[in-house]
Amino acid sequence: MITAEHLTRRYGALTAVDDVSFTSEPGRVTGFLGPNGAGKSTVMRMLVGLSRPTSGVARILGKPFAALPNPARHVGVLLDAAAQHTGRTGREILTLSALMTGVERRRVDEVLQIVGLTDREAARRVGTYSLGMRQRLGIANALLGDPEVLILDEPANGLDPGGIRWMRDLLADFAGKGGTVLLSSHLLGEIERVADDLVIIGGGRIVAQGSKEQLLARAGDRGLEELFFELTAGSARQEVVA
Ligand SMILES: Nc1ncnc2c1ncn2[C@@H]1O[C@H](COP(=O)(O)OP(=O)(O)OP(=O)(O)O)[C@@H](O)[C@H]1O
Repeated sequence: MITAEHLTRRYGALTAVDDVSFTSEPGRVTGFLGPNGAGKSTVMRMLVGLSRPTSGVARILGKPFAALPNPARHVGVLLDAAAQHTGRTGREILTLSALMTGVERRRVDEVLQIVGLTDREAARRVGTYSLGMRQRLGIANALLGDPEVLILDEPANGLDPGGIRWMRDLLADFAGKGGTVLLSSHLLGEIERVADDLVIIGGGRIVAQGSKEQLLARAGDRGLEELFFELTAGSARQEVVA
């Protein structure tokens, strides 16, 4: 379970995130959707303690991230797949993470297999990886501690259609076993297929949230895409004017 309670984050005069509250439930995939610059990454960074809220509280499994004992055992995080150390091999990165978090070394092979990186690929330096391979490695890292919660920022970036389908199945399976998944995207189509619940953000504010069925019913004949554009259009204009 993830809860955001009245999260606000200001950068000088800019309110990047404005009074955001939502819950991401166990056993469900929550899609966090919004146009570029809407505030998704800022919210996710606050959830995992990388950015301090100006006000409000974020809790994972009932506690602030920093208060979780050995957080990597509870929460798998992928915020920026491109930010991985390019001079190390994929296997080295996972092995170091395993050492730091007290995870058994054999779990490295398990997660490599889960994300479909071969031994040869894992032995290559990350600097030679495509973005899709980096996403797979990032997801392997997130899964390493066998967590109950996954927080993934734009995990489908750089994945080909087969990769996107693979990830959809992985996340559905994770939630099917009782896990909590929060994933962000600015691509509605990608989220629509995998998410059970949706949180839509525009201009730093939540503009809609609910189960996919509820939002589909609200959209009616217009469809979810049209509803998404209607709900976030004002925030996009605000962004341009600002
Ligand atoms: N460290 C920072 N300093 C100043 N402004 C910031 C900082 N981080 C984010 N912002 C601003 O906060 C707003 C929200 O950015 P954020 O990265 O959270 O959006 P996003 O929804 O993740 O966008 P995208 O889909 O493009 O990744 C933007 O206007 C951005 O420029």
